[in-house]
Amino acid sequence: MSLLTLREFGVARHQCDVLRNVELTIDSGEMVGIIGPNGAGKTTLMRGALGLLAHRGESSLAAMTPRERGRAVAWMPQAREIAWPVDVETLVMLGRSPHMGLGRRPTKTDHDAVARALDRMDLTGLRSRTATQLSGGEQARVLIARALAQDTPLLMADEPIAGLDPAHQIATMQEFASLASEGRSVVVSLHDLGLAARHCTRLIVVDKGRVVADGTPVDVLTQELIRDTFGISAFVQTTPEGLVVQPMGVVP
Ligand SMILES: Nc1ncnc2c1ncn2[C@@H]1O[C@H](COP(=O)(O)OP(=O)(O)OP(=O)(O)O)[C@@H](O)[C@H]1O
Repeated sequence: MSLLTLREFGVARHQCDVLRNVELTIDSGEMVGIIGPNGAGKTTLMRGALGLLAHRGESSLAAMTPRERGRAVAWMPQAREIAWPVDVETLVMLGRSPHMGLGRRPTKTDHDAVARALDRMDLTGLRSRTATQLSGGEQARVLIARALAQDTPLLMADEPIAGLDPAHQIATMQEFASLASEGRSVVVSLHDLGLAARHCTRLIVVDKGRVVADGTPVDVLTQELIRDTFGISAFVQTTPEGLVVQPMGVVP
């Protein structure tokens, strides 16, 4: 089932095209990594697809009403600001808003979804702490949990694992992959090519406002593409454990 379709999709900022001619479909069960250098257009692609930026062409998500969209996709932006000093559980419960009528009290389904999201993000022990008093990485995990609690077919997140320690980076990517294996889809931008190679079923490479590659990590992450797109050399090898990619040096 298609969860997102973009057709002839583009975004201009100040009369300048920052994203052009994007054609893609995200189906259920996919764990998609969006990779590309700084300024390539990854955030623009996701925000545009969500209908948060003026765009050309079609996006199936942007065409929805806000209420439909809140049940179709959970969005975790790059900005990690938690504004209010509420406890972690209350903040994660905000993810349930699209499922709750105005002023309605949370049901058992809402509490269960929050408990599951807290558990998935290793936050059960922090559930009563004031969110603004947590470390940066802990706050990031709380915001991922809020998006998970939304319980949508599609989760989109802009650099969700930036700032997490290695164990929580791996655990979070594994959680995303397991959501995909349950039939949902996850679309995340990230800069860590090693984690992208290991945990994503599909990689979309954005460079200078265009999708320059789209396929499995093994097909996409060739030494040539890594050199041409990122300007680096890399160790790339398929092992019994999966694809291993280790950036090595900047190519002059
Ligand atoms: N508000 C804005 N006004 C004008 N140009 C913008 C604006 N926001 C982004 N851009 C430009 O659009 C291009 C794509 O930016 P975008 O944030 O999508 O890149 P990105 O791939 O997510 O980068 P990063 O890895 O640094 O987060 C960049 O050239 C950026 O300078």
